[in-house]
Amino acid sequence: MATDSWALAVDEQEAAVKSISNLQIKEEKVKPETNGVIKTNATAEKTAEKTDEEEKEDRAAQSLLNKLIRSNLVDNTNQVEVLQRDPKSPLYSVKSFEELRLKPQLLQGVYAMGFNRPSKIQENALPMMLAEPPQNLIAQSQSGTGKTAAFVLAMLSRVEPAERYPQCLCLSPTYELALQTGKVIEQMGKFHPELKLAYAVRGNKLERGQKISEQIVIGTPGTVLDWCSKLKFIDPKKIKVFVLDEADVMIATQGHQDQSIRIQRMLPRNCQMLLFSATFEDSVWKFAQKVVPDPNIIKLKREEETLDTIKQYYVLCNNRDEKFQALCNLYGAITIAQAMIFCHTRKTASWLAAELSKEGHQVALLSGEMMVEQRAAVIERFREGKEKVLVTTNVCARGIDVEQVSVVINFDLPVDKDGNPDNETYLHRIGRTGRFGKRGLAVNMVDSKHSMNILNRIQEHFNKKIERLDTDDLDEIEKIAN
Ligand SMILES: Nc1ncnc2c1ncn2[C@@H]1O[C@H](COP(=O)(O)OP(=O)(O)OP(=O)(O)O)[C@@H](O)[C@H]1O
Repeated sequence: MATDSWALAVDEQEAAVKSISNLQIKEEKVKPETNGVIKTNATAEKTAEKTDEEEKEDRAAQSLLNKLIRSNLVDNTNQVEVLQRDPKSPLYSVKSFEELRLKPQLLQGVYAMGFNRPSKIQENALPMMLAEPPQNLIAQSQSGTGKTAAFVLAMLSRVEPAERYPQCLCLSPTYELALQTGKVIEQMGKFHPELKLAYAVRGNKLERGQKISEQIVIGTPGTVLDWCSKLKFIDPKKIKVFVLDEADVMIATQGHQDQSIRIQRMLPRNCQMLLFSATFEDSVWKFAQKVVPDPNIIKLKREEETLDTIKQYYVLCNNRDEKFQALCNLYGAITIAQAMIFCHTRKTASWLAAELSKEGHQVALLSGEMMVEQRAAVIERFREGKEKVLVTTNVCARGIDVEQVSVVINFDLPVDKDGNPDNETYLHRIGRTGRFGKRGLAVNMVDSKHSMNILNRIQEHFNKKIERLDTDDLDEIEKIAN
């Protein structure tokens, strides 16, 4: 492909971006509450020179990205762990939505969304959330397992549509994430036309002294706190269900933890408190216990990643150009399937994508300077198989699940900020290629004594041999492709 076809491919990617950009609702009025979640072109330019390792990971952006690209439940074969507040009470689980005795309009909404049966976490969480008297819940499971759908269903079944005041309050870490949850509420509640939703996000200015009539309020902690206390748009004493979503993302933002706790303190004792998180590190757990008294606890462990079903190789080179040449030699073999190529910096990723394009290969580039919606569009195209190869950086691709990828190339080995091997990232990048019984292939490019040392330490860490591959030997390449 010549340089202009590279430009054409970029144009095509940008066109795809425009078609999905429906996040602009009320944009003239509402600005994101946290900086840097959606990057403007100006800030993108300023940070373009930074390496991704220098850049702070933005959990809210990752979470939004996952939501934008996801269309299905994430597979998980682990057992759900349930810890009941009262261990003597019977443990209910449901295999169908009918068993929940939902209001007919709500059941209709669930089916209209294409849900046939509850997801794994919903099987246990829904009966608990809908029980009488209401019970509190802390639930943890990875992104995409059905948590949002579950708490939206709980809010919608408890709300009294005829009453015109806020009854359910949901906290989200950012404006964009609030909007995504809002969409689920609107979809699931669409057969309840009298049900209304308000967004408590910065920039959504109401007149002083006004009381809001919407039954469900979803917003970011700072604005919700203002609306409940200083501005008194909401009477917190009338809230029946309080949801704190994405607790792990929430506490990563300064101030959100305190604001959330202050809101929670204003709610009545009998208000149902629900907290959700994709991860459960100590800090999240401590926060959860402060916000949710007497909870039931549900956990669904992440599907384990393993290197057992992966063939791992390394290629010895002397410099970047040799690495590129080796990659070109391998190209035919790796593009039998879909491949992801990881680089250390944005600069290398852009260079590599452009060089591969010059060689006539059609590749997609996923880079940190793109806006979240642009990134989502690139991944979407890759998932659809429009491009077979995705070049990216580590930070940018963290947490992205593209199931059909079975080849991973580490153009640069993953290292942490001190230059030591980043074993966790290595496993996470490569482990996913061999999921669901599939065989995966990983090729590591080594171009110095230092990177050989990193590779050796990775081998030792996992106690798994990484074999040498000679990319000039066609028979060897043939071997890895089969
Ligand atoms: N019971 C179900 N049957 C089929 N699809 C479902 C079901 N529940 C949820 N989904 C779909 O699965 C996807 C993931 O669900 P959901 O967003 O609720 O997960 P989540 O755990 O909240 O993820 P996140 O942590 O990113 O918010 C969505 O596309 C949703 O519409």
